[in-house]
Amino acid sequence: MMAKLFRAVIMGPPGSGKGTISERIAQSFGLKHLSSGDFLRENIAANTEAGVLAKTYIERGLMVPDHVMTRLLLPRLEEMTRHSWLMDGFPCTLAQAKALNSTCDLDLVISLNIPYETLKDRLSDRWIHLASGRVYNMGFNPPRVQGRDDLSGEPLIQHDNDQPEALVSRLRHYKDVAKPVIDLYKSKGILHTFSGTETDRIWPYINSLLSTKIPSRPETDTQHIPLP
Ligand SMILES: Nc1nc2c(ncn2[C@@H]2O[C@H](COP(=O)(O)OP(=O)(O)OP(=O)(O)O)[C@@H](O)[C@H]2O)c(=O)[nH]1
Ligand SMILES: Nc1ncnc2c1ncn2[C@H]1C[C@H](O)[C@@H](COP(=O)(O)OP(=O)(O)O)O1
Repeated sequence: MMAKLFRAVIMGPPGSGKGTISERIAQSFGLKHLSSGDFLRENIAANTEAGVLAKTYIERGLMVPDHVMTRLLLPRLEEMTRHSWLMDGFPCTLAQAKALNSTCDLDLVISLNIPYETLKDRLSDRWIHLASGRVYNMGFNPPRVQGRDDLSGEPLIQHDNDQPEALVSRLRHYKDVAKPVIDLYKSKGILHTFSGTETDRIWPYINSLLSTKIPSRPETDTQHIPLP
């Protein structure tokens, strides 16, 4: 009999640690970590129609329109019939959440609730490897060589919109668009919210929640993760 797959979404404001926590979940539970930012970067690099369109928004620091995001992501999710996954960065808006809903049933949504001061400190200290999207923080997870990506050795950059001046409006925007999405998942009974200032302190709670839902062993390419 085919084992049931596990599908989860992680939400939170910019800098809340979605990427960092997703990596830990992927490693501990063998879920595939899917990221909207990675899908966008892949499509931009491959010059797909959606990628070319998305690029024009991202270059201007804008959110990519819902219809472009759903056209790009939903077919990829539909293909994932053999893997449990955790999606980071999608859905961002109610329209995206409704579109996702029509494609698959989510088992769980993690929402990160992190104070503004913490986000500001983290993001002003965030360094990014543009080509891969790998992130570093000079205090929390510094690169092995200062200013260089651990894998490629290429230079790291900082985003202007990670600086405090841009952060206030990004956070306001996140709150406005995320609220109805959070309400939707709350009403479905699948929302779990975690609050705190340090990823290392939040992680044990997420770990223990997921341990009740998924066995903690890595998934191989051909296995499904059965639910207990
Ligand atoms: N000081 C500190 N930095 C952290 C902690 N957790 C994550 N970070 C860093 O904070 C920054 C933001 O974390 P990400 O995992 O990129 O957050 P995100 O929610 O994916 O951010 P977006 O991609 O902008 O939506 C990165 O530079 C991380 O290395 C923490 O507990 N303490
Ligand atoms: N679900 C979504 N809807 C609309 N735009 C999105 C999106 N997910 C990502 N984007 C856009 C906004 C970002 O400028 C860009 C890169 O995504 P990211 O790597 O998650 O970015 P960042 O860490 O800069 O927030 O893509």
